[in-house]
Amino acid sequence: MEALDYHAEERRKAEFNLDEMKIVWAGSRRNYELSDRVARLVASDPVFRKDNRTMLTRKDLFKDTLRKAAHAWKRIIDLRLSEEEANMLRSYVDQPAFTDLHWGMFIPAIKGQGTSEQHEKWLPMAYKMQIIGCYAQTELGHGSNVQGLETTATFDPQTDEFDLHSPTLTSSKWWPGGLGKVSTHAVVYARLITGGQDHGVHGFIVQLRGLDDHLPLPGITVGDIGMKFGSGAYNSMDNGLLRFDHVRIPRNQMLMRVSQVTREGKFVQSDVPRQLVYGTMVYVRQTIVSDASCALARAVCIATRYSAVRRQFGSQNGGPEIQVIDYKTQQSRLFPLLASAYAFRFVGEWLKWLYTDVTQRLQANDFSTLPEAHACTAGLKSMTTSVTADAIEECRKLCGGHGYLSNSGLPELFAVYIPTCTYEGDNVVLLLQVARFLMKTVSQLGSGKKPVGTTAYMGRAEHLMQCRCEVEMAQDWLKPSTILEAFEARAVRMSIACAKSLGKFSNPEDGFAELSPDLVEVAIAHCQLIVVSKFLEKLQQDIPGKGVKRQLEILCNVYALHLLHKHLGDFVATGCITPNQGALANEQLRLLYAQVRPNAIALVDAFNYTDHYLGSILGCYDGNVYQKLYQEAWKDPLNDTVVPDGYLEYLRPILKQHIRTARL
Ligand SMILES: CCCCCCCCCCCCCCCCC/C=C/C(=O)SCCNC(=O)CCNC(=O)[C@H](O)C(C)(C)COP(=O)(O)OP(=O)(O)OC[C@H]1O[C@@H](n2cnc3c(N)ncnc32)[C@H](O)[C@@H]1OP(=O)(O)O
Ligand SMILES: Cc1cc2nc3c(=O)[nH]c(=O)nc-3n(C[C@H](O)[C@H](O)[C@H](O)COP(=O)(O)OP(=O)(O)OC[C@H]3O[C@@H](n4cnc5c(N)ncnc54)[C@H](O)[C@@H]3O)c2cc1C
Repeated sequence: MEALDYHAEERRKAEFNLDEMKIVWAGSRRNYELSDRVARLVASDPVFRKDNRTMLTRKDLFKDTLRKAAHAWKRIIDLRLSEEEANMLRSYVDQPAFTDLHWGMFIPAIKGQGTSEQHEKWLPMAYKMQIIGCYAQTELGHGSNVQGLETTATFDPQTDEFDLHSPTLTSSKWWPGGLGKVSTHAVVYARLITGGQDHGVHGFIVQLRGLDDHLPLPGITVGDIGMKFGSGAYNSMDNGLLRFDHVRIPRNQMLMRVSQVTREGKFVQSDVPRQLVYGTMVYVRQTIVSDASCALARAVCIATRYSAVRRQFGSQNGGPEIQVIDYKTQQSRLFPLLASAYAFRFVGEWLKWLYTDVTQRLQANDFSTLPEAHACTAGLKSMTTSVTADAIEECRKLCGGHGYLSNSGLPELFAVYIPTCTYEGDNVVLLLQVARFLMKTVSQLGSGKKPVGTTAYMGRAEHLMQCRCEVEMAQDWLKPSTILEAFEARAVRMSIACAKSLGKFSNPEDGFAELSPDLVEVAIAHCQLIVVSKFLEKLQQDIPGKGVKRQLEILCNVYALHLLHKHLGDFVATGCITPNQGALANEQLRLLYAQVRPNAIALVDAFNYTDHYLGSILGCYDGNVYQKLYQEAWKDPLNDTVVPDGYLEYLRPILKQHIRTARL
């Protein structure tokens, strides 16, 4: 007998070819097929079960993580999975683990900052997981201010070694994932000191634990920093603390692509910019943008499917009540998030291209695009994670009371996701980096240096400063050039206004500090423009499949116009549009929501998430929400007994006392 599909009617309403949309979402047919196969592999494996995760104690959760990581590694070896498939498998296992840092930061740090000899020595061991590494940069006293780190690595020419030391309490390494209980090695960031001179922060490969007994090596104190936000969630990760008491490592364990220390202790700075020491962060920030689209898509998939099942009010003549997805308020909260998931997917694709391009240039000693790559990764990481974190919480509210249940999947998704706003760079700190880059670009406008890449629009500042939006009717807002020009004009006008205000300060740094809240807004406007423009560029491509391109055009317009509506103050205050044109944009937005509505379920089906990965009763594919909620409630350990533990000690005496009091 065929299983019931509560969404069948919704699925029939779709006006586009779902299979083709799945391919667009995955990036290519090949990606789709790989990802689909790996997702099913994980979903069907009982070791990767995760429905009881939030009930586990920290110790049990951690052991479960080790078990899953070991099993994943076995599957990767047995099935001879490629690096790409292995990464997919780990992400579908969906449990933060030391392996994220080993593959995601330790190996990339060695690859990006090590010499070819260092690659030859360390990478084969790391690829085979004969050593496991983490990325130990942040300290108790400093995270954002990397130049303020205190751990020292002092060169001793007598022994040809570095002496690693934690001189203060605040110099203790604090937060690195995988450090607390697992890593045998770390790339440690410390101040390099030679001949009494401080050369700033550099990376060093340091062994932390014995490869036979896993005990900390002499001079090393290491442990876990304790429970974090939420149940389950990021508590599967052993974020750690680490102190060095004059630990000795050989000279060749300093990562020496950017600078070198010779046998005599001479510090040599190569032609490579020192910012390359920060290269791993650029790499990870880029991956975080793609991950944001996945997390957002996941929350939106849950909220959309549940909104189509849930009914409240409006029954007529005993008929069914209204599906909550049909309420305009629900649509105006949900559909922009759906559109944002697609928007972040496409900007993530583009950012991956940008990162690959900058990496190839760096290999050829062309460092010209590094500042832009830094600004784009920093800004987009910041913008997409902040939006996604807020969106997950909004999706929880969109699911009403049931969204607050752990088995909706949303509380844990929120708890696991929100630190992305902090790690790999606090989002405000990163936006200020973007603002610096923009202010520098504006200051060079008169110099004849033509802005390129994502700031090319600033080269048309003269036009953008005085252009007038030509929208007269709501449908005029559907013209891509109209949308793009409005976003460009707003970004350039906000940038130039801030640059002018900065010019009033005698000390530019004082001005930057004073105006930093405005500068953050400027950076956000610029990042929103990037996302809108990359979505529009995507639509220039040949996109096959009945109705697929049309749906993407609708989503792109929803994305742009909801931002315009949300930031109307900026657009009107800078004179880019009139209040009436703002009202027309809102009118058009309502019409667009009506066009999204029949396609909503199919648009989230296109993410191709398995029920295992979604981990949500409210978001399950068949929509059989109530029966599953009811069954699940009985599985809670509190329901193992009819009368709860503690009744005799604590409840009964109160109840009896109540009876005695009543009798008095
Ligand atoms: C091999 C296979 C791989 C498989 C992959 C496996 C898949 C796994 C997926 C990946 C999963 C990853 C795991 C996710 C878990 C992450 C856990 C978290 C980890 C961490 O948090 S690590 C620690 C991160 N820390 C930070 O981000 C600190 C933030 N602070 C900074 O970045 C900097 O200090 C700063 C940018 C805020 C300021 O730096 P500083 O004071 O030194 O610099 P200035 O302001 O003076 O700027 C000097 C100039 O340098 C430029 N700059 C700064 N940063 C960079 C950079 N990164 N790149 C290029 N250029 C940079 C500035 O713009 C300045 O330029 P100017 O021209 O002089 O103005
Ligand atoms: C779950 C998790 C995992 C992590 N994993 C790792 C890891 O594997 N390896 C590692 O090395 N680190 C790791 N970290 C550390 C992380 O990178 C830092 O916490 C992060 O970079 C933020 O730095 P901070 O904690 O010093 O924040 P702070 O800089 O102290 O931020 C506190 C507040 O000050 C504000 N602020 C700071 N500077 C400025 C400024 N210049 N202007 C305006 N406002 C400012 C911030 O916006 C924020 O509101 C992890 C952190 C978390 C939460």
